[in-house]
Amino acid sequence: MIDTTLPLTDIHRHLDGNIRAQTILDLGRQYNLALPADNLNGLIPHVQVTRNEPDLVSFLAKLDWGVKVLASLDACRRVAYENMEDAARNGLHYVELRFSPGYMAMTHNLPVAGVVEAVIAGVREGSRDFGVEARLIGIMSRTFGEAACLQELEALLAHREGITALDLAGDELGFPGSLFLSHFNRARDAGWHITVHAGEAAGPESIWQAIRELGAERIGHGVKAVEDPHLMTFLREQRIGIESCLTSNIQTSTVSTLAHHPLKTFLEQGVLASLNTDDPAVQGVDIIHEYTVAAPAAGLSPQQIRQAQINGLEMAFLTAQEKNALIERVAKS
Ligand SMILES: O=c1[nH]cnc2c1ncn2[C@@H]1O[C@H](CO)[C@@H](O)[C@H]1O
Ligand SMILES: [Zn+2]
Repeated sequence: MIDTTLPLTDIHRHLDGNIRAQTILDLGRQYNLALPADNLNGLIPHVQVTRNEPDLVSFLAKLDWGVKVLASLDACRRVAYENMEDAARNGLHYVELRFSPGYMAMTHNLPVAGVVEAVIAGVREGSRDFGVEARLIGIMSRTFGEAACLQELEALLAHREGITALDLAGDELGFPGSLFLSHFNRARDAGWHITVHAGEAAGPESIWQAIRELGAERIGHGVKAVEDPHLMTFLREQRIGIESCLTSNIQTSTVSTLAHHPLKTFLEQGVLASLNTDDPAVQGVDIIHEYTVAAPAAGLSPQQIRQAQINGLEMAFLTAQEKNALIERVAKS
């Protein structure tokens, strides 16, 4: 259950993995783009996971139509704005929205720094209109290699004050974190927080690498940590947060069933772990589903679900003052 007296957060949410199917249709019409279907029912199987995918890379292909319709900076701004509307509709008080500007820019050759600017503007406007607090995390899509990631990094650095943290996402097996040391050095020099997708497709060594070499303060997914007792102790003692995304892990075949998901073990062992969505529109889920359906199916007790909710705020890339302000605002509402 969601504790409505506490802030509800989603700190692992891809803005470009949460583009509404209806918006894909609208933008396809507006820019005269060929889509696999001209109606919602026909389009859904192409843009949403309808059955579990065999692996991460197959899952990620489902995000492609969403970015293929981003034919202008205005379209980028629209999807950013709609992400804030979706967050409000789900009762979220605070979101960290992450996005890969190079991936969004790719199909129509948009200026990458322009995409960053449009996303910042759309989120800011949506935050104001819908009353949801937000921070932005820049993603480097490792799938396209080091040079493309450098381009993304530079576009993000051009708007560094609008960005809170840097992440690395995409094909973890094909493009290990060790390729991106210099990128993360620059991100840390910019004063950004660091979170890295690790231990999703690859093993615990990828999590160690993200922490020790890239400077990760949080880990996206991190499911494979459970295979390494020394790492579990380290995560607990160093308060390194695990951003869990239950349904996503099933849909990518990272975990076989919710009953086998390690989130319960993380919480039992005192590891700081929270509940998040990942790519809500692509997955066909929302944060309410993750709390009320997926978490109980993963064996979490009501007390553990509440702990995960508390952890979400503790893990947030906010100052102690900002966290307290959020707690007070929610308590009063
Ligand atoms: O679950 C995930 N694991 C790894 N990478 C992901 C996941 N979901 C989305 N992306 C990646 O994030 C970028 C868009 O924000 C893209 O690179 C997409 O492939
Ligand atoms: Zn993710």
